[in-house]
Amino acid sequence: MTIFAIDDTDKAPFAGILPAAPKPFVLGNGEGEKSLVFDQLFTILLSADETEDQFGAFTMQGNRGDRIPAHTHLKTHEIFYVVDGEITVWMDDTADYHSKTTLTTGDFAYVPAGTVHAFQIHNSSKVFGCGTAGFERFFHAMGQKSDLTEPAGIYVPDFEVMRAAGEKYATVFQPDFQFRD
Ligand SMILES: O=C(Oc1cc(O)cc(O)c1C(=O)O)c1ccc(O)c(O)c1
Repeated sequence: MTIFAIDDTDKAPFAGILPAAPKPFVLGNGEGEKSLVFDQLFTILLSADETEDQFGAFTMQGNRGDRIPAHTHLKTHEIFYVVDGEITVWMDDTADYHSKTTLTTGDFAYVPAGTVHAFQIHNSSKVFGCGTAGFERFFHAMGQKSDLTEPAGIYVPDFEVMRAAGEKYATVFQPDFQFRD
């Protein structure tokens, strides 16, 4: 279980958007805790606070862009489900599995903790993600709070902010990793 302080700076600015307790709720299209990270708009739909530290859920919307560099989540299992669009996902478990797959609408990828991965958006895309509880606010840690409904503009976090977010959320960036594909 991941325990963060109650005044966690990654969630405090979003207080009141989600119930922060395991109660039923609904969100309309575009609602949730929203952050711009680089040119991608993340919307947190569900966090560890609503699921008793079991899982979190979010969407990522983005337009064609550069590859998000290789990185590994040491403790987080995550998924990519393409709601709309086209992305390529690279995965390498540094043992017997490696792949480079282009996912289009309806396709799915599972990235277990410890798997080196990267992805690139080809067309305007919306991706649904779900992961180990707590990880969802990694995107708030790196990004800037937003009221956008579609991705627009760019927010580039300072390297030190990215490094600190990586440390807090057990994520290692490996920009020099060579995928086998
Ligand atoms: O976009 C996703 O993840 C990331 C985006 C970034 O700009 C930097 C990152 O380090 C990541 C990351 O995965 O760590 C993303 C999108 C959709 C989805 O289902 C995911 O599981 C991750």
